[in-house]
Amino acid sequence: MTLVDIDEGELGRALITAPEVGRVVLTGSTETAALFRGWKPELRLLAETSGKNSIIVTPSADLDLAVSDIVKSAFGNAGQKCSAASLAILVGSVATSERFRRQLADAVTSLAVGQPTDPAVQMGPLVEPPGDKLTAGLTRLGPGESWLVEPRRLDDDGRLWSPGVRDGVVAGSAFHRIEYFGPVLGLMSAATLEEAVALQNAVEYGLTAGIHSLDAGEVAQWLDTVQAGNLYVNRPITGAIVRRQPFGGWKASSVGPGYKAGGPNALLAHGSWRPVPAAASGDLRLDGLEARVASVIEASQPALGYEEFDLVRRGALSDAAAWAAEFATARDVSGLEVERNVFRYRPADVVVRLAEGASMAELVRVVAAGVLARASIRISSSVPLPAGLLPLVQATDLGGAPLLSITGIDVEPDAAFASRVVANHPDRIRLVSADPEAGDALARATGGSPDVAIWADPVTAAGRIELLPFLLEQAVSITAHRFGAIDPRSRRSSSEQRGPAHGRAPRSNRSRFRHPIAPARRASDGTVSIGCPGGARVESGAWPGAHRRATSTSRNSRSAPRRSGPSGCPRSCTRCRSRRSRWASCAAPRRCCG
Ligand SMILES: NC(=O)c1ccc[n+]([C@@H]2O[C@H](COP(=O)([O-])OP(=O)(O)OC[C@H]3O[C@@H](n4cnc5c(N)ncnc54)[C@H](O)[C@@H]3O)[C@@H](O)[C@H]2O)c1
Ligand SMILES: N[C@@H](CCC=O)C(=O)O
Repeated sequence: MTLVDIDEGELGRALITAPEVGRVVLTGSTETAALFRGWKPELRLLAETSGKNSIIVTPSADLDLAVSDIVKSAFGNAGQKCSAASLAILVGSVATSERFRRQLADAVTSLAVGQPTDPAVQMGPLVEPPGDKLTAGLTRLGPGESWLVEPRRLDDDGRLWSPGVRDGVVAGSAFHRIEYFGPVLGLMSAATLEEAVALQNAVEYGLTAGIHSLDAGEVAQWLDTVQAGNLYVNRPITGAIVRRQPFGGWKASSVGPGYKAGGPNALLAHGSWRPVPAAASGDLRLDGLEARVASVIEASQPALGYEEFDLVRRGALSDAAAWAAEFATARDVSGLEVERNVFRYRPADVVVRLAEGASMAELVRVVAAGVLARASIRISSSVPLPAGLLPLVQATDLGGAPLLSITGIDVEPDAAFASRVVANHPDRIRLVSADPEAGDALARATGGSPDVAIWADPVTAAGRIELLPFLLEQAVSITAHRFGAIDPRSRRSSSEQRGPAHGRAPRSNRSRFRHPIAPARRASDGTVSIGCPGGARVESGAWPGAHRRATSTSRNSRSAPRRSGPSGCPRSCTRCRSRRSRWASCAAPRRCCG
């Protein structure tokens, strides 16, 4: 390792775009990630980027603790931390509580601000004088806002500011959406927890998120619905520790594969993979596979030769082993008594593409992995898929839920696919192609969009590798004590640890398509269970992850769900009237057409 301290100008650009540089690791703003990709669209960029992080406070919270944790989260490091709280979302009676506001204002104005050479100082200066954006955040109110505590400039060069709190931040406003990266906090109001989560999720980022509530049911509801990489319950939302709370965000808070720093997959982002030939096994049985996965393979069998079938089968068996060993179980490797720190996986939205000239067997192998992960999958294929797959896509289980989480199939040439990627910017693409340059070409077609993560390595039989594109990583940290005494409400529940390895393996006829681990829920004893990739979430309509309405190019009209417009959000876009399918800003309608 060599440390080179160079200018950000021409030298920086030359280093980042140099052909000898295989990957760039960035911790910085989303804008900087876009700048780097603008220079070199195919740049392999592993970036941890910006956040617009908030803490929800419900009426069942310990308000004293909530105020203390909000102040620590918002003003530690003068708010110049990617994980810092920028918003507090006050639910129900907290939103109108004079006591809460008085206490918050008191705590903020009591902070000792000054140079860090003074040991009494609690909040130091900014790293540099604020630019236009932060100046606006510190000085200009938006419509409906007022200062609960107005920030003041305390020195001549503009680096030292007292902390500020703006009240009345409204949904969709600049302060709701934009990261200012400085010592200023905004207060928002919500009638219900559901509305508060919608406000929390309505931003384009998904780095850290917090809740203060002593109601285990509320915490369970929040854990199931909040969209961020690092979740914090009844504690500050900054200060992640490597391994204990592996760090990294969702949505625009990360660029690239999104494996968390300090997590079990961090090193995998720095490698690449190729399949090695293996002898065919001589065994055709699909025993031990989940019924949904086995049904995909069986339905595809007529289109596969013996060796191709064997590849798919071996891959699916490897997936099952990797699932049991790594992905199915939410884990707390730190095992602290006073804080639960659970690392878990959640299903992602992925477009799987079979490029012209690529292997159908490899597509089936990849789709089998995605189905196991219960990812929301949209398939785009250059050739028609095996006929047996099409009815499966529309099939339901005994409870009437979709059997597979495949939201649609499009048959289209490479050029049409590339055009749709450019138009729709899906979050994740698993590209199956015989051309080793195809991933770079697709990245160039998007102009290097940081919104799109492309997995284009050759398809392997290894489940530990092939399941990754279909899963999001999440770290959950829950304070498990009250004033030093262990809090039974946050006790570890047995279902957290349960998985295929614990006797509930999802074997064909036994699980009947039911996932072995349920999403977070409150048990009768008041404990909160935290699940792994949970029940099927099938959205018909837009491409998974597509932020805009998908254009229909499917020639497979019998199998593809109707694409009359995304559904899922009860509110419509204020401009184009269409409904957003995900990251939906239900309480805060956002423009999705601009
Ligand atoms: N997600 C995370 O883990 C994380 C952690 C810390 C900060 N951040 C984010 O970073 C931002 C603030 O930090 P910052 O001011 O250091 O971010 P920045 O994006 O301005 O800079 C990040 C890095 O990129 C380099 N850089 C920027 N422009 C460059 C250029 N033209 N050529 C070469 N190098 C260039 C900088 O020197 C710095 O090392 C915030 O958005 C914050 O949320 C994210
Ligand atoms: N580990 C830090 C975030 C990393 C970037 O600043 C935290 O959790 O506050």
